[in-house]
Amino acid sequence: MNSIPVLEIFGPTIQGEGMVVGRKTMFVRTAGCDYRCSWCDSAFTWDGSGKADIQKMTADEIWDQLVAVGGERFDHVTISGGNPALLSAIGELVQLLHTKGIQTALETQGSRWQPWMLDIDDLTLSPKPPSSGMKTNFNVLDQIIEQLRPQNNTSLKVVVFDDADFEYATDIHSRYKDVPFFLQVGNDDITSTDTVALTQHLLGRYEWLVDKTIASTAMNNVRVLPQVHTLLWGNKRGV
Ligand SMILES: C[S@@+](CC[C@H](N)C(=O)[O-])C[C@H]1O[C@@H](n2cnc3c(N)ncnc32)[C@H](O)[C@@H]1O
Ligand SMILES: Nc1nc2[nH]cc(C(=O)O)c2c(=O)[nH]1
Ligand code: SF4
Ligand SMILES: [Mg+2]
Repeated sequence: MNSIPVLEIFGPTIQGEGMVVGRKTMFVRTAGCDYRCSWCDSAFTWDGSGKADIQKMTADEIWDQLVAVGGERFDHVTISGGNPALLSAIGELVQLLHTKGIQTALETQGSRWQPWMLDIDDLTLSPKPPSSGMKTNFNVLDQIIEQLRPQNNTSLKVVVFDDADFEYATDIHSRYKDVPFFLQVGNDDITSTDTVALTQHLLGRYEWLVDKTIASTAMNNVRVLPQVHTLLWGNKRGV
């Protein structure tokens, strides 16, 4: 079995974002990313600061750890990162989870294709807007969405910080009209430890994003969401 670089395994918690928001789930967070988003709330997966915590684990070892942490209190596992789509070995984990009767979700930015994406139950593609400093390769994203289209397992989620990001989100939604589309509030204070103040601030940002969506003629068949876990637990890790 091939090994997977794992940074954290936690839960059960709720999926705080996107297409299955509120779903009780475990998280497996992999190390390494091909992007370097300016506002990444999980930069410890790629900036070197979490290096000592990386464990190379087989799918079997990840399963054992999921059970050690979550017991029998879960039937859904979300694989995030970093970018899990850098890792071909995730395919073995997805297969194993399905043999155990566990549903799977994936968080990725849509920069890399893996065949095992076809087997994911709830797949979120989150292309990055201008504020991230990253540039979307639309050839790659077009191909990923084309291959996933028959599966009906995919949604798009764009994080928005400013007007230029909202325009980018509008472009993504109009390019892939048939893919369920989510707008997500950007957290612009990823170091705050004052959860009450942060929550107040992010609810204000949520209202701004809702107002922009209400006013837009291009954003009708969309859903607008905050990061629910951040409203509950602030910038705490492992929740
Ligand atoms: C940490 S990323 C890991 C998965 C993958 N690399 C990706 O970006 O989709 C998981 C989700 O968190 C979002 N995210 C990261 N930093 C954020 C922030 N400061 N505010 C809101 N969402 C953020 C990303 O856009 C992505 O949708
Ligand atoms: N509760 C919770 N929901 C999440 N949805 C996406 C997350 C991620 O970091 O990928 C995340 C996370 O870290 N925690
Ligand atoms: S793609 Fe995801 S994990 Fe990578 S830097 Fe951007 S938000 Fe962070
Ligand atoms: Mg997160």
